[in-house]
Amino acid sequence: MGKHRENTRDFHFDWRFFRSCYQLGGLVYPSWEWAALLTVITIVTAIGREVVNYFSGLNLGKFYGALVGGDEGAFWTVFVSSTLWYVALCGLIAIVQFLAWCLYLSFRSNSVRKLQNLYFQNGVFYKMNCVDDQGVDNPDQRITQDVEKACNILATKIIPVVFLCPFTIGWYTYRTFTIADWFGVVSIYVYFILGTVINRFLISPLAKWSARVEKAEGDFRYKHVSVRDHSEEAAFYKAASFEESEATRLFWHLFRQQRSQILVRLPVDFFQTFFNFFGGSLSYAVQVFPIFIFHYYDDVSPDDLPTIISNNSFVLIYLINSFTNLTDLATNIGEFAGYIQRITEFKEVAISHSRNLQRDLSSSDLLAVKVDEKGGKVNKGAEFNEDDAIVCLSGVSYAPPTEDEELVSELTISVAPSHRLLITGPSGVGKTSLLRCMAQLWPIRTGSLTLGEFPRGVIFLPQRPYFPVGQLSLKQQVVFPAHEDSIPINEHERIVRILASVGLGRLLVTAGDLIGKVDFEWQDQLSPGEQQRLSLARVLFHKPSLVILDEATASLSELAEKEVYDLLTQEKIGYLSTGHRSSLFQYHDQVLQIEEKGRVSIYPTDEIRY
Ligand SMILES: Nc1ncnc2c1ncn2[C@@H]1O[C@H](COP(=O)(O)OP(=O)(O)OP(=O)(O)O)[C@@H](O)[C@H]1O
Repeated sequence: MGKHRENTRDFHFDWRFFRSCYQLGGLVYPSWEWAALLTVITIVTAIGREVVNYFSGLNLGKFYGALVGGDEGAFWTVFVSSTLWYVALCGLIAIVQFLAWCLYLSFRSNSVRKLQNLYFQNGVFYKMNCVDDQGVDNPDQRITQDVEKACNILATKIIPVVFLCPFTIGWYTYRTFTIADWFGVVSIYVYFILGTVINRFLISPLAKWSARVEKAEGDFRYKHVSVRDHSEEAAFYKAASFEESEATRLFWHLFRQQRSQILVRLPVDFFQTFFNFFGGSLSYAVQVFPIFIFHYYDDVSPDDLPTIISNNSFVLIYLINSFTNLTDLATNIGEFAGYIQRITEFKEVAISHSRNLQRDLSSSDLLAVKVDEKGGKVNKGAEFNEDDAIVCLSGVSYAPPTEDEELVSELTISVAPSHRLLITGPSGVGKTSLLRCMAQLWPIRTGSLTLGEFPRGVIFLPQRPYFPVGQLSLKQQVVFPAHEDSIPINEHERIVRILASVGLGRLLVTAGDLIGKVDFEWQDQLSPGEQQRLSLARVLFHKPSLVILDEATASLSELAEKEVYDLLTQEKIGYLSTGHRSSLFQYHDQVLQIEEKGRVSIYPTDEIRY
């Protein structure tokens, strides 16, 4: 099963970036809480840092004055006071950085929690990974890495600079005005506007390339994760050379994307450095206005002039610096644009999937809806006319969600509890697909599909056994999908008995005990047959009213298969199975045989001659 549409888009530094910024705001500031509070504290502390910086900067002029005037006493006084100012300044710089990292943590936690909530809501993760990704490549990477990078840039680079700018630019503009009049102010502003326009064009391709690099990173990493998960299969196939060439192909793709990204960064880096260095010259060049044009300092003594020029150039360079801090953000903002557009695209697609799935689910909650000519309905807990039917399909047609051609059309069948149904037929005809419809993972096209009232619930055992990673305890794997903490200690004895009954008592030795974490992953450790038996242990633990087994005993011997069905009968767990083996007929009463082109036949097993 795989995604059936891939419509990956490129991102640019355009209006969508600003829309994404707005959406990111909703993610990082879900309400008035830590993130908002920390932002205010960071900005206030950063303003404090700038005030201290201003006063410590004025000490340079005092040094000039004391040195040029030969006043040793004044020199030492300035030395002590400037040292104290610098201690305060360094303290504040460290505190601002610390606060910015705290802000990063709260942004990341807000965004990850929200995105994960969307991802795991209403089966969005299934829809995105298995049915239609709507262009969302590597959703896992978007939650784990893209969010990390975007929050890092936002909290540690953008916020401490951007929010501070109005204050520093306002104050130093005023000070520049007092020194060099409007001419000085206008020259610096023109310089900044020119820089912004040039940057606007230079950073535009960065958004596109950083998003492409992220996608290539995700594909490359996924290759290695998949080799890690399927090492044994690859080793049996002696596929090392194939895997190496595939991993290398993906790496070269990533390499080419990164090479383009660094090429795009080259002019940005050149321009930024030039803008910074030239700002230094400009801070002296602007003093042409007070000194040569307006002759403000003609009456000032030559001893005082160096102090004035030094103080002036400090003020001017600071105004220029406030602007260059903004233009310095260009590379960061270019990359940030790529990351946040990947994140918001994920969010939009997740919300749209979630809404559609929610709509399907709520319409399926209607009771006793029967045949619907146009759209199919899956009814849960409905009351049947058919006495005690556990599953009732009436005129059901279904197909993979992204395909037009129906697998089966107009299927009508009603299964009573006493009739244990076996769905059989050649590979690929749509047996598992019918279970997907019953589990509401796929919608049905027409008809009505009704699952009966199950006091102890229904469990679906998928074809491929699943054991969540995280080196979880044996108890957790048995009680999954419940959390082990919710299962009381007095259940431990029963779990041990169940493990023994499915022939897995030795796992207690492998794991060390029932509740401790292990130092391996269960999926790597167990044979396919053991995996199926451990999945069955889950069923025995939860004791549902009905278990739906999708080829769940295919890796077991016929004897072990018999033991499984005997245990289910003993525990009074109703079952419905899919499978190919003829040995399965004896444990079922009714057969639904699906053939090529969706032809179906329904017959009791006692018509079969073994
Ligand atoms: N997500 C999907 N999107 C599109 N087509 C799919 C998807 N999942 C399965 N299919 C297709 O639907 C058809 C039926 O698949 P299904 O898994 O139901 O087969 P099956 O009868 O259970 O086969 P087997 O006995 O091999 O398990 C196959 O042709 C398969 O390729």
